[in-house]
Amino acid sequence: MTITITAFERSPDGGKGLARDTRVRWALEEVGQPYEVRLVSFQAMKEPAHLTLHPFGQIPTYEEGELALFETGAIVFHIAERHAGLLPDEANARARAITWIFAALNTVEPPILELANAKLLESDKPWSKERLPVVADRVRARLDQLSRRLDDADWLDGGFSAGDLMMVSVLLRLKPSGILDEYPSLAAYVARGEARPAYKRAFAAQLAVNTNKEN
Ligand SMILES: N[C@@H](CCC(=O)N[C@@H](CSCc1ccc([N+](=O)[O-])cc1)C(=O)NCC(=O)O)C(=O)O
Repeated sequence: MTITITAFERSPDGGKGLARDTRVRWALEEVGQPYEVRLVSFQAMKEPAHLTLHPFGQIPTYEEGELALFETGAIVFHIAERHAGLLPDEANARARAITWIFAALNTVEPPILELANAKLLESDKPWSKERLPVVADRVRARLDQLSRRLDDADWLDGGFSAGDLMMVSVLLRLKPSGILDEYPSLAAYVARGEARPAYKRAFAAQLAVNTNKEN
């Protein structure tokens, strides 16, 4: 059955891979599943047709026959469960890889999003200068812990998994801040993810959407 995902008609970052459809594209490329993309405008995302798919009016969504999903964690897990290549076969290793999906989204991503939003939405507030370093240090605290756990390994737990795909995707959001470069082992970990042929195909596909728009 055809897989269809939704993505920004025009991504605010100009297609630099920060929009979350990139994670789903990456997962589909890793397991070799072809997919279609329905591009949606900011306005269309808030209209009934899309809200039926995504109650919060966001992208990405995932459709396959009767199934419609939202939330990149759920979509990546669904893909990883049904196609080989993103989760180990051994039960305990599989459970640990799934743990890292949740850790990426629930523990590492929140302070990173708080920093991004603080910069984007609070820079004009009188208390912004005082608050920003506090928020940035919360990110550093998590990166300290993560880099200690990763140590000199290539991936978080054995071979590359959906847990690494999600963790690298979350850390990529930090690149513009420069904080990732303070942790060379994590910067190298992210670079290993970006060097994967599947990631390159996913990145190029979402960039092409935005590049074509500018032509
Ligand atoms: N928890 C959801 C979050 C989905 C989400 O945040 N979607 C964003 C796009 S990816 C987040 C994003 C957007 C833009 C950039 N950028 O740098 O341009 C980076 C990330 C969205 O639809 N935003 C529009 C809205 O909420 O109205 C998930 O993981 O799927």
